[in-house]
Amino acid sequence: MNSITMKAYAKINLGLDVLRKREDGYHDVSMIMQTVSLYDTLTFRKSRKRDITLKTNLPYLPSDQKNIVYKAIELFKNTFHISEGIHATIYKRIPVAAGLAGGSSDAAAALKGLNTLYRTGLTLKELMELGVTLGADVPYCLLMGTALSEGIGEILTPLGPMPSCNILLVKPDLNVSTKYVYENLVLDHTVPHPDIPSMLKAIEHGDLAELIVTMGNILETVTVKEYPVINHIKNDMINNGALTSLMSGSGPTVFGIYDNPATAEKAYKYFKNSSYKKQVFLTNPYWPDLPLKQ
Ligand SMILES: C[C@](O)(CO)[C@H](O)COP(=O)(O)OP(=O)(O)OC[C@H]1O[C@@H](n2ccc(N)nc2=O)[C@H](O)[C@@H]1O
Ligand SMILES: Nc1ncnc2c1ncn2[C@@H]1O[C@H](COP(=O)(O)OP(=O)(O)OP(=O)(O)O)[C@@H](O)[C@H]1O
Repeated sequence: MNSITMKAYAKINLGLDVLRKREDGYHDVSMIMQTVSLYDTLTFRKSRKRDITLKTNLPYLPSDQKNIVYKAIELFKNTFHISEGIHATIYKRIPVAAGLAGGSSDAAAALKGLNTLYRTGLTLKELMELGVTLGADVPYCLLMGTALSEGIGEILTPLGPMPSCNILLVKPDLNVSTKYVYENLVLDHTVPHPDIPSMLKAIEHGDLAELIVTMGNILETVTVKEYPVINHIKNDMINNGALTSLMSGSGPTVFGIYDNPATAEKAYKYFKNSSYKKQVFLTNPYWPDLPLKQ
């Protein structure tokens, strides 16, 4: 085998709570994650040259060491002392700096793909241990599906599955830095924490109505204050039939949950005709066919 093609799926946070700031600057979190059906496509090819080369369809995305896929390939090559070069292509559909873990998912696809291409036999746990050195969301992007994410994001418990529904994604035209959002989060008694234990129960019951009333994202307290347009989109989604609507991750993407495909399609068309048109996606919850070897 000389090359491999991988799909890298986006995630949303059905629930996101931050418990405390740690000594190392990171935060302990308690999050409920869900993979959605929007994906980037990546190809990895062995090359005779010794270096790593990258090509993407987005001119503004770095194609050097700054790209997280470059970092993932470098990490893999160093771990297994691979001297041969690797050429990667990335076709991005997941909006960048959106709160959808696009970069983290690309990095996870790189580690998973190279593990298959070079037959290095790393288990899911070993891939996750490598992955967390690239970013806190990378271990989850290796696991995928419905999951509870704790620690900084590396302690994962598979859940679910979440009840079936349609998920509409709308990204306003602004880029949000995850680091900025965490650094500006105030964790005092005035900040309402989402009820993650109740969400876990709702998922266990397979009850969408019970789930949607418990969903929440504490990072909205930072990002929405800075960008009120996020609240406008949330309200617009509710007015267009969403059962609930929330910001994903550190933002700015807003997602809406729909239990009726016709209503979801109508809302999709509404947003497609708005100023956000290029950054509107109608998706579903997604689960990998074959989980990786544990
Ligand atoms: C917001 C989320 O996307 C929700 O899933 C994640 O918590 C962030 O995951 P990520 O983007 O993979 O995060 P990283 O690339 O590792 O970190 C970016 C920055 O976010 C902050 N960060 C991230 C994760 C975490 N548990 N605590 C943090 O404080 C740190 O300041 C870090 O410098
Ligand atoms: N392969 C990649 N895809 C997307 N962004 C990348 C990639 N490599 C590097 N980046 C850079 O990483 C930054 C964050 O992009 P990304 O799309 O991963 O954010 P995100 O969706 O907010 O992630 P998260 O939800 O994990 O916080 C951007 O500034 C982008 O330039």
